[in-house]
Amino acid sequence: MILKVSRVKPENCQMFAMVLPRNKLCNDNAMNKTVEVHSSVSALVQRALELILSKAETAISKRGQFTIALSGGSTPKPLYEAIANQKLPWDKIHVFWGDERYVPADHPDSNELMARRAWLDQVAIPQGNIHAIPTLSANPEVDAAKYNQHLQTFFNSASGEFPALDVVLLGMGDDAHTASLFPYTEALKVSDRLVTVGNKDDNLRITFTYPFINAARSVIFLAAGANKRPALAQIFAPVADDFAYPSRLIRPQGELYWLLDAAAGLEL
Ligand SMILES: O=C(O)[C@H](O)[C@@H](O)[C@H](O)[C@H](O)COP(=O)(O)O
Repeated sequence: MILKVSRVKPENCQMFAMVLPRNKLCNDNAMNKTVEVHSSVSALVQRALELILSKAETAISKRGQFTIALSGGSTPKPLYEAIANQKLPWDKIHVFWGDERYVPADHPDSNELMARRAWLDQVAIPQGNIHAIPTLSANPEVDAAKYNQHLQTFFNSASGEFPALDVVLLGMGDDAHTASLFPYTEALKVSDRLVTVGNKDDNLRITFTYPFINAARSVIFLAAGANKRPALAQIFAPVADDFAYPSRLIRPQGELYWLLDAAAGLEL
């Protein structure tokens, strides 16, 4: 069950704020933002599934393929399991990751491992369509550059260009980080490439940069749990520090969806 929906476009953002002065969902910089509050995590997952299936159908009929970047975290796992139960043209679906912990692909912390177990190992997707983040060179800078190059080759894009993924799926931590863009870290300043090195408490990671995420046709955030409320209040505030709350940097050229459960979103 959906409990609340807010749609904000830049031109009516001002009006929206006047009609609902206490509503903090109006972010002047959002291009085309929809915030939905769902009654439960399973309702949120069902909605994310519907959105992804619809974006995949459109992308495949228009461009012959669907490109999606995955996130880690616990919320997307049932979504990946639900996608695995669909009958889809797997050979036309290309899977990337928005970020990865700097561990081998068989490590329990690996975002790739979670998605392979929940989804990719369960379906007949060609291995060549699985574009995992490399983590084995012992130098995250080298692996970030490799993934950057891999993406440029896949999208046939030049250095400095930001190609559009069809969907970038994102989680958000209770510190407002997304992908591996953590508060007050150097990765937040990187805007000249697709991929860089992220840093969580001195543990290095690999992450999409915010301009690459912002180039996507659709960005879908999944956020569940009452612990996300303070961060969400800052992310949706008209004015706050983007460096303190990195999810604020996500202002895609395409559509932005925030899918929240009631615990995260009802009091916003
Ligand atoms: O690598 C990480 O630090 C986590 O994977 C993180 O980025 C995650 O996506 C969010 O913290 C949301 O996690 P939940 O879905 O478990 O709330």
